[in-house]
Amino acid sequence: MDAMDALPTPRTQAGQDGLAALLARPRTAVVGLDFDGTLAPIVADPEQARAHPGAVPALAALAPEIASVAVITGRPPEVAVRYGGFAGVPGLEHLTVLGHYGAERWDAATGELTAPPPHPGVAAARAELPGLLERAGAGEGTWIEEKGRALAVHTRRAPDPRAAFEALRAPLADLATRHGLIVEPGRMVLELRPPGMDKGVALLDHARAVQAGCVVYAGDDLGDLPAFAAIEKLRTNGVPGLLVCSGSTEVTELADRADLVVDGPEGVVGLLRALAAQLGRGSSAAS
Ligand SMILES: O=P(O)(O)OC[C@H]1O[C@H](O[C@H]2O[C@H](CO)[C@@H](O)[C@H](O)[C@H]2O)[C@H](O)[C@@H](O)[C@@H]1O
Repeated sequence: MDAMDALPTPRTQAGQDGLAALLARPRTAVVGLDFDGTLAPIVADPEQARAHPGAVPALAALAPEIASVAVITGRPPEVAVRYGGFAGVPGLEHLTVLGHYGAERWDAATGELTAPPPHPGVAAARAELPGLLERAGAGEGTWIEEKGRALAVHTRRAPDPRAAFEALRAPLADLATRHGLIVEPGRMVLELRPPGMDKGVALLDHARAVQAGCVVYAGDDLGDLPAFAAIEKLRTNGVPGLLVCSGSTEVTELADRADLVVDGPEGVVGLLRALAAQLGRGSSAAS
């Protein structure tokens, strides 16, 4: 989307209905957004990921016009808040960050973090993981991200990222099963995490809590598919929704299912700016 930020037309009728509902009744709308690949461009080093420079201004312009903005991410919430620059921003006083796929929650209004006790399987997997990677022949560039409640094995910096990813799938699945965990596959990452929560559950719970009249969700990766399914479920219950794919060449599953495909984080920011402009705050949504 360019600087004009015209509001695009979703390619499906259901998506058009979802967008129309948001524009007609913005105060009932929830906008859910993934972080990496959606609000933040993908970079080789996960510690260097930061929100697109236009993301916070666009969100700050949009948030006061709608019921709620929720960032729903695989990241620990405090990391998403830090890398996103979401704390203490006028306009984002009621932002919610649902981190670890919804297992943890951070509310901008209070600054409070809510987190259940850690799953014991993560500590057990942590102890075994370096040895397992060595035995699996994971070489230079394969890297463990310590996430506290989870462990992520990244292959983006391996000489052949896709081959390294595929080679680790089976051994990591075995490790996860032995310790009561699941493997969450993503963009050149395999994450070992506790079961029982996903972005769909997180989005549905949040939509219910704020009594949403319509729901928009934008994501880019496989972990966002449950959130897409949640919106499809809400639609069958009469709650309009809009599925947005932050498009990339790495993952195509979301584009196939989305009502609207935009060009990565730049396109997502353009969409947020266009929504804010339509709802009357466009002049403050600097690029
Ligand atoms: O749910 P998300 O907000 O999309 O988080 C999913 C994972 O994102 C991060 O990894 C991804 O982004 C990195 C930085 O751009 C990139 O290097 C990596 O290849 C991607 O998979 C993050 O590091 C993980 O912890 C998140 O679970």
